[in-house]
Amino acid sequence: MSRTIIVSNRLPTKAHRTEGGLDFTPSEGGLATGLGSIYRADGNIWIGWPGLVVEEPAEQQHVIDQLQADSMRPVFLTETEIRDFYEGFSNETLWPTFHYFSQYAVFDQQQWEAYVAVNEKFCEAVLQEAGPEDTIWVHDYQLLLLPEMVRKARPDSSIGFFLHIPFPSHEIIRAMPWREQLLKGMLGADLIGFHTYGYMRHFLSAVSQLLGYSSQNGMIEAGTRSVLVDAFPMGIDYDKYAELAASQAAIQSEQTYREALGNVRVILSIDRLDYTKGIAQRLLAYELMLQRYPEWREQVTLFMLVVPSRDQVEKYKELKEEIDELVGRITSTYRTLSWNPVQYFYRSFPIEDLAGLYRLAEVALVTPMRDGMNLVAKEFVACKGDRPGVLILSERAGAARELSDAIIINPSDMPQVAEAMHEALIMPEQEQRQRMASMQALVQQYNVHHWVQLFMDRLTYSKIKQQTLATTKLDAEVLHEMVEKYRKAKQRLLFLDYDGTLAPFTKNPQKARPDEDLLQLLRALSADENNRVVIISGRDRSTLQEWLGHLPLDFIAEHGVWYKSRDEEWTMAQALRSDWKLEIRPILAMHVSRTAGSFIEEKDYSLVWHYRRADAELAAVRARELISHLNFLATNNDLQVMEGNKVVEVKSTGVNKGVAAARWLANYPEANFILAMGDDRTDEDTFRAMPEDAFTVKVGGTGRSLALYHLSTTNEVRRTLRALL
Ligand SMILES: O=P(O)(O)OC[C@H]1O[C@H](O[C@H]2O[C@H](CO)[C@@H](O)[C@H](O)[C@H]2O)[C@H](O)[C@@H](O)[C@@H]1O
Ligand SMILES: O=c1ccn([C@@H]2O[C@H](COP(=O)(O)OP(=O)(O)O)[C@@H](O)[C@H]2O)c(=O)[nH]1
Ligand SMILES: [Mg+2]
Repeated sequence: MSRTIIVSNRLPTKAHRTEGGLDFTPSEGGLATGLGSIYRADGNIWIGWPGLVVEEPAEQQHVIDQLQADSMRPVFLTETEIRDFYEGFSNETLWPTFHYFSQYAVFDQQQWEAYVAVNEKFCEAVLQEAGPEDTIWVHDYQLLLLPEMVRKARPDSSIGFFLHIPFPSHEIIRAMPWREQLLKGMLGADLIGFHTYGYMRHFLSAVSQLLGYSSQNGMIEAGTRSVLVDAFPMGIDYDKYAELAASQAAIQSEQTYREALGNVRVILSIDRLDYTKGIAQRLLAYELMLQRYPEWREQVTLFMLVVPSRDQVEKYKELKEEIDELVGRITSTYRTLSWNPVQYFYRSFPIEDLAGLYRLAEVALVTPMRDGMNLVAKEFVACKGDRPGVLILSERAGAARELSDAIIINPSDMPQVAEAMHEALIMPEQEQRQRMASMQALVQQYNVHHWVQLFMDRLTYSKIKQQTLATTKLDAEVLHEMVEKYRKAKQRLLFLDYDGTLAPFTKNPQKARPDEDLLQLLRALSADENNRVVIISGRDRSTLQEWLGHLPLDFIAEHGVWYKSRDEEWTMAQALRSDWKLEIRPILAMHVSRTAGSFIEEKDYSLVWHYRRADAELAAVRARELISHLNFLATNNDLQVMEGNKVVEVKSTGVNKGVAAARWLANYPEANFILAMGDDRTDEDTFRAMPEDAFTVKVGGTGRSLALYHLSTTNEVRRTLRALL
């Protein structure tokens, strides 16, 4: 049976040293709490670090035994590894960078090397545990290199990767050394998931601009593999929290807090100690609220739970001091003998107490500067049951993309946050209930089970998609079958692309004239009265006319703008506009001036930027920039941006070789031998339009295509066509 092997830096259980030996408790943090309750099914296991340095072999064995009983497999990290891999590269380089705190990021070669080495250590553990049938699901930023490492050892395995933190703009990513290695590490997976479409878009543009890989519908062409990317906003175990909140333990805990706090309104704040969570800014906003609305003094308290986290990292130590100071200042300024403006706890609470607090609080204040998702917001909603309550949520938490019935704020706008607190405290109960109910419906439906299911379904889809893109070599056996079918057929259609298929590429496209050998071949093919030979090309019609017009061929030019039947004149398939050229031409011209050797080709209804002659590396980057710029303009102008072999082409939507080929096919319902050959992206549209029994042949490249077969060179194409004669 196939299992899922979950791999993350931290296990959902952590070991502690106590006087009596080792103790085991649940881990904090969204990844562990979110997935912790469901991975155990179906023989799945979880591989990760147990949160403590354990070096003594007997003690390690004890940890292994304890965790094994709960389907976990520990990876032990040494003190040095914790310093350089966990506190170092993971939390002083990647964490700040990915959360837009680049000014905090440390770039240290030794830490990078530790990161590589620990990822390898995890890889060994995975290879020991996972069988060939198992699905491997890697989690989060501490293990960005792991998918590629596992892929190298197990090329066919099914590997998913999910990033729990934001993926920032490529401008931020490009500032990092090792950026290519990190991106390629992730691309070892078959599916890469993010919490939001925003993060996903950033990833696609980073991969495009930094590695030169293009994508379509979330499928990245990463060298010889394709990798699917998608957004999966993580949910929580809704029923677990709802039930917990209704339990005696939670009700009891709520009562205890209520009695201790007296009759004040409670604003709740829960996070790990982290500068991304905006804890200090939140305190300042609360202070501002008390200044602006003195009527709330002695009427409200901020119940602030800060869970210790990464406390050996310098920036976290500094933050702890800052928070202590702020709490001290606010308390000493505003407190009275019977009232505390802030109830501040620096420790972690058992889950029943958290549920009690979620029940108790009138307002939850979740105001991170950046947060991948933020599960606390969702837990608050799930625990509220049919009682009122208001969520104030930062627009920079992933959760804000879903919880639009919260009061959404900009966490840097202190006055806005202060006003939001006031607004929440005076919000009519009816409105609170309405907003809460609609958020509950969402959090309940998109729960963590749903999340896992969606991810796994997409992983399966990615595998299937990869299969359909695999082609087989057009070898002697296939050729034999092809020739047989050709001989028997009475009506044959041959769709032949020109550049890269019939003729090899030249530095200057005007030099790719057909040679005598090719002309002879086409003459012979079209001489057979059972054949219609269609040159289906992106080239302009006058060039095709000049080079091949004297032969009895059919033509589809400019990817389908123009048609010509053997004995007829050129006609246009549909009315098109070209006035958009005025706007687009200067953009291409600017790219020409920035990229030596590139040039513009102008056709009747399209503009093309050619970069074959430019410096390959520079041009690849420029091409990505141009595509992203053009795509931005294209949608509003009914234009499409097509990528060919070392060309970027802009033309009207609705024009492509697939539409053109389909139109042609409709004219020949009797055709019983159909062949389509092509080499680039635009030929994929032709392949897609072909009936199932057609011979479709991709020429060159990695051989990955919608076509059934592949050939390597234009010479092989000609040899194949000659074999038919
Ligand atoms: O393992 P730690 O260093 O103690 O840190 C705890 C975890 O924090 C991060 O959680 C993230 O995942 C949540 C669920 O997807 C998400 O809601 C939140 O926004 C993220 O910050 C981190 O990503 C985990 O790897 C850590 O284990
Ligand atoms: O004392 C505590 C306080 C919080 N949490 C949990 O820690 C998680 C925090 O996840 P979130 O996604 O909000 O942020 P992260 O810490 O992962 O960045 C939530 O499930 C909380 O219930 C916990 O286990 N113990
Ligand atoms: Mg071509």
